[in-house]
Amino acid sequence: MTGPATNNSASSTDNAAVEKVRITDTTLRDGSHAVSHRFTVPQVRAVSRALDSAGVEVIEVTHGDGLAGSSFNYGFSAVRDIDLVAAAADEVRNARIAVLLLPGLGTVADLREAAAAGAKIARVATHCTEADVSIQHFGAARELGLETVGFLMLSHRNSPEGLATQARIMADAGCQCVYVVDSAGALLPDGVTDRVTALVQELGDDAQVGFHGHQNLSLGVANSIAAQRAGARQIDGTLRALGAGAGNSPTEILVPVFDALGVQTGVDSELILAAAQEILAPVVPRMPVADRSAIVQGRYGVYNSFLLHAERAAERYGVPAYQILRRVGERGYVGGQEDMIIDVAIALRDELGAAGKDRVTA
Ligand SMILES: C[C@H](O)CC(=O)C(=O)O
Ligand SMILES: [Mn+2]
Repeated sequence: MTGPATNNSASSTDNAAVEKVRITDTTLRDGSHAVSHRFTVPQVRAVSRALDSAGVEVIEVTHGDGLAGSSFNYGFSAVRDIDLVAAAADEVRNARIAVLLLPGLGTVADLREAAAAGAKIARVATHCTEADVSIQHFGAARELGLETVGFLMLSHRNSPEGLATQARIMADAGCQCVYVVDSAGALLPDGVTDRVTALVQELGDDAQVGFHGHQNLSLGVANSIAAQRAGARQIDGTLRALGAGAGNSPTEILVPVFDALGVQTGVDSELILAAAQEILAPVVPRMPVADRSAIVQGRYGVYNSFLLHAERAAERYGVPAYQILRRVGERGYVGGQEDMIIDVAIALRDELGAAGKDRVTA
C-alpha cells in the first residue's frame, strides 16, 4: 500500500541522499521485556509469519536481555531462546532472524547454537563506553558466517565523539552496522542527529549506522526520522511499541511515516498494520505506556529494562517505582546492575519511613 503524498514528502526526498532504510523488528526480543520474557512458540511463530509476510527483512528473537538472558537476575524465559529462534527461522520465507548477545551474559557458544538454530544476524550489545568487550564476539560471529550489528546502549551517556570512538572499535572488530541505541528514550532529535552524524563520519564505508529508539518522551518515531536524515540505514521498531520501559518506536508507524517521506522500507503498510492489530495485540496482556515511571526514565536517562524490576521492588518495599527509577538515574546505573535496584528500594523505604511519609507504590 502506498499512501497519499504529504506536504513534507517533497522536501524530505530532496534532502535524503539515500531513500531506503532496513527495518529490524524486535517485538520478539525487546518486546520480551514487556511480557516478562513469557513468549511461547505459537506466539513467536504467528508474529514471525506476520512480519515476514509484511516484508520485514530482519526479525530479532531472544530473551529481552539477549541469548542466555534467562536467569534469576534478569528474569526467566518461558521457553529457551534457542527453541524460539528455531521456531521463527522455520516460519519465515524471506526474513532473516537476528539474535542479541550481551557479552558476559551470552557467550560464543550461545552464538554457535543460535547459528545452528537458523539465526543469520548477530547483534552484540555493550554499554556505550565499553565496546572493547564485544571484540571476540564479532570475530566469532563473522567466522560463523553471520551478519553483524553492534549496539551502543544508553547512547545518551556518551558524547557524539566518544560514541564514534566506540563505534570504530566495533567496526574494526568486524561489526557491519553500529547502532546508536537510545535505551532510556532520553535523546531528543538533535542529540540523535549529532550522534548518528558522528558515527557516519567516523565509519564511512567501513560500516553502516543504525538507530534503536524508545518512547519514553514519545520521540521514537521523530528520532528515527532524524537518524535516517543523518545517514542511518537500519532502524528498529516493534509492533504496538511492545518493548522495555515505555516501549519502542512502533514498526506499524515507522513504515507509513517513512513511506510518506519517500523513504523505502520494503514493508507493506497494510500488512504491518494487520500484524500489529490482529496478531500481536490479542496476545499481549499489558502494552507499554508512557506513565510516570517511564517518563522519569526518559528524563533521567534510566535503562528501560529496569522498569519491571523497579515495579517489583516498589511492590515489595512499599516505595514508589518512579522514585526508585529517579535515584537509579541519578546514580548512573547501567544494564547488568539490576540487583542494585533492590538496594535503592531498601534505602528509600528506610528514608521515607524515618521521615514519617506515607508509602505509595505507583
Ligand atoms: C538489552 C537491552 O534491552 C538492549 C536494548 O534494546 C536497549 O538497550 O534499548
Ligand atoms: Mn531497547
